[in-house]
Amino acid sequence: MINDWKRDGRRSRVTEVNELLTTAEMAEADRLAIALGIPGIELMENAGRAVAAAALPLARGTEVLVMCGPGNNGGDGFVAARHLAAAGRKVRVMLLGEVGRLRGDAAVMAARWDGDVHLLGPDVPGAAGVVVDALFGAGLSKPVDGAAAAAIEAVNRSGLPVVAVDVPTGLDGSSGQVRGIAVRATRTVTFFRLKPGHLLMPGRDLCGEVRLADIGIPGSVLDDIRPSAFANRREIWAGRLCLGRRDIHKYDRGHVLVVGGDQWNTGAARLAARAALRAGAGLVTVASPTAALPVYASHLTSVMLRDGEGVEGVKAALADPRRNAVVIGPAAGVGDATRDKVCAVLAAGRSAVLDADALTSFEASPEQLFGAILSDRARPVVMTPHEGEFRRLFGSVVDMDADKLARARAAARLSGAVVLLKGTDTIVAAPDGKAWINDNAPEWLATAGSGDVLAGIVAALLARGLPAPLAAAAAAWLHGAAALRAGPGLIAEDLPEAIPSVLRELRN
Ligand SMILES: NC(=O)C1=CN([C@@H]2O[C@H](COP(=O)(O)OP(=O)(O)OC[C@H]3O[C@@H](n4cnc5c(N)ncnc54)[C@H](O)[C@@H]3O)[C@@H](O)[C@H]2O)[C@@H](O)CC1
Ligand SMILES: Nc1ncnc2c1ncn2[C@@H]1O[C@H](COP(=O)(O)OP(=O)(O)O)[C@@H](O)[C@H]1O
Ligand SMILES: [K+]
Repeated sequence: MINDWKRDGRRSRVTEVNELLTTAEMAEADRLAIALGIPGIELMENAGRAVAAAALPLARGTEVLVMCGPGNNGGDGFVAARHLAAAGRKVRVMLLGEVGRLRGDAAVMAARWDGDVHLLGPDVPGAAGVVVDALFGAGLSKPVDGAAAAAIEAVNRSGLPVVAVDVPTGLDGSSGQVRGIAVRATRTVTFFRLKPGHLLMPGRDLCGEVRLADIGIPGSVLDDIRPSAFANRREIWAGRLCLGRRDIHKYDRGHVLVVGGDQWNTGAARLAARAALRAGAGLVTVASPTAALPVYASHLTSVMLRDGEGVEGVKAALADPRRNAVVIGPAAGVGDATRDKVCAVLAAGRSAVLDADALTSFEASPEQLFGAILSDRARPVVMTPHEGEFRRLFGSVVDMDADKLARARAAARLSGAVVLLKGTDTIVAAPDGKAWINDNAPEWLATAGSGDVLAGIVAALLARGLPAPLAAAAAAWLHGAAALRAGPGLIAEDLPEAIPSVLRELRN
């Protein structure tokens, strides 16, 4: 969890600091700060001090092992070692390589450390009770191997608490992927802004508790950097959730149409419909195949029902222009019929949420779907694939070996839709390259039907007029927050019912 949002001094306001910087962007932030007259050595001093502060409470009465690497991450380690020793802790510094080979600020900080420096070797972790991992940070340029890999393995095996500097060594900060082997940290102290790898899996798990330290880089450097990835925080979209006036009509809150499955597959559409209503759509209608009408009718109350037999039935349901957002896909069935209905929905120009079978039905013809979406770029479309559906639709056109953030972005760019790629680290990617990473979803969301609920929430927010990327981001967050409210043991039916208490808290 991220628990430490800091005041951004130069802008003298509390920012949400939800921008995420790649390692290259972070290096640029560093360069711009130095160009503004802030000495690099001061940034490093602040960084190392913050690391020491995070390690101190873990280091009561035990020796601290500080493992330093050959770059500036190691420089931060030397600073932390000095502050920990000054605070009375017994500190052992081990360096990967020779002191004489250190350069720049790291060399300066090593010179300010007046204790011994041991060669990083097989005696890790020795007598240590706590480890500070300052081997590699943003400069990791190849998989970790050799003495560093052996040290990481020994530290991980020891089960000792570890404070990682910037990122756990071996974790790629931009992608969240492990390169070779990675430290499993108890706590990670990073600087200025988080990186995608702090939120993406498996990075998020390897970081433990993430602390963000203000080391004096002014927020204004972001004006030049223009980050395109963000942590999905309520500040981004919460202001858009209320209409801001009292004299509203239910139609002002939008009307969601859910295209329902056949009589043996009604649950998914009902979950999406109920979630849409709970998430604040003014009206929700299920369009049902004729034979399934009695099944739906026996289960729906505030959700309305109408005939939606075949593609003509769906078109007829779309004739009312007030039905301004459509969910299609949950238990819709895979095949030509669903494909035709999706095309009809897109042709009608309504905001659309394409989920599940609506995506899989285009497995053999993804270009047909992308063409239909791209034919009207003004019409908001959100796709909500899980990894399997993503592979089916995008497997032939997106590099599936790329990390999740890169894959979601590529899919959004290619398809023209906002792509919400589900999972523990759900990503919302917009066609223009902007992306949001969600990190509030508990593992008990992995239950049948929870994705249908998510599709309904997205549709409600589209119907209410949120721009598609914000509707998707807000929905992912509300979905996670509702699951947290409901707690372990959650079944999909619980999710819509937990939404009101989440909305109440947001309103307050
Ligand atoms: N960017 C900033 O604003 C700040 C950065 N700071 C620190 O600086 C770090 C980045 O420093 P650097 O760019 O020097 O990078 P690192 O210290 O992460 O590593 C760079 C060095 O490691 C070598 N290296 C990389 N991968 C290797 C591998 N797998 N095996 C063996 N050697 C490898 C490189 O050749 C280079 O010598 C950050 O992670 C952070 O800890 C802080 O001092 C504060 C300010
Ligand atoms: N381990 C997990 N941690 C957090 N969220 C998860 C996890 N597994 C699945 N989810 C979430 O649960 C939902 C499952 O959706 P989906 O796979 O479409 O299920 P279904 O088709 O049964 O509705 C998605 O929102 C996904 O992000
Ligand atoms: K590190």
